[in-house]
Amino acid sequence: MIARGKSPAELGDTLLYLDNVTVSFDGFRALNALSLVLEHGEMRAVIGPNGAGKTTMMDVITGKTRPDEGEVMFDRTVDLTRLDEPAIAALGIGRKFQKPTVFEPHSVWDNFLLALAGDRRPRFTLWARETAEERDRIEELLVLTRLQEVRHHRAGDLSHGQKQWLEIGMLLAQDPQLLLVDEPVAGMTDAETAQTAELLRAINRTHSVVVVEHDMDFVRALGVKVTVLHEGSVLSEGSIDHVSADPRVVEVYLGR
Ligand SMILES: Nc1ncnc2c1ncn2[C@@H]1O[C@H](COP(=O)(O)OP(=O)(O)OP(=O)(O)O)[C@@H](O)[C@H]1O
Repeated sequence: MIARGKSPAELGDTLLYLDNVTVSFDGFRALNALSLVLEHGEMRAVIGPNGAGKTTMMDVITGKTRPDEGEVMFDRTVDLTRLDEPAIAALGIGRKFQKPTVFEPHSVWDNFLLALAGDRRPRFTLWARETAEERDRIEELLVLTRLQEVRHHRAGDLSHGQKQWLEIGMLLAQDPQLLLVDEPVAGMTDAETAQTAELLRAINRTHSVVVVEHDMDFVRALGVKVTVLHEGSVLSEGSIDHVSADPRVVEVYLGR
């Protein structure tokens, strides 16, 4: 079955689609016939009340959870339900979890270097000099994440917001086609939240992104299409103004 009745030709620009995906835990449907289509180059914001299925959706895309039913296709031809987590990561789907997990004893620079090496374990890489190409790439990442001033600081000494930007930059170092970002602004100040929206918009110039978030000011600042999940299905989809005005969204989410 093809997502939302689209023919394969119409899926030409589709990077990811979930069609009729159901995930049950002991009979409880965390995802219930969920369908979602993401275009190449798109950034999508996913919102919804606690328990709506947002994390489960990310788990299905990354291969952590297998759907009971439905299709999950990447780049039109790759059936993600047949692959395990490392294979999906190797395809170019990178995930940033809510809590930052940087190498705290190492500098910001070395964290980027380790990420570029594609190896998340500190190892001999740090004893070897980086190549000129790696240096250029790290400089770019420092500018993008606004961490130039703290390049030599221990990652463990960064603010919460800076740690999140570092980890997003580390994910980018591996140049994924699609970035999945889970609640990036939880615990951030308003200024950090605004900067994170700018960072994701900059990243979206060259990468596709799915971002799950509860912070509506942040979602508004992203300025992208929003999908509202509720009880494992899409309740509403469209611009932030469209979904905010949808009485069903107000009832189950915004009006709480
Ligand atoms: N491994 C599991 N075993 C049993 N139930 C689960 C499991 N994972 C998720 N659930 C249930 O599935 C439902 C959807 O959970 P999920 O974490 O996907 O929601 P969410 O939208 O991410 O919520 P939140 O905003 O709180 O993170 C919840 O009711 C949750 O309790």
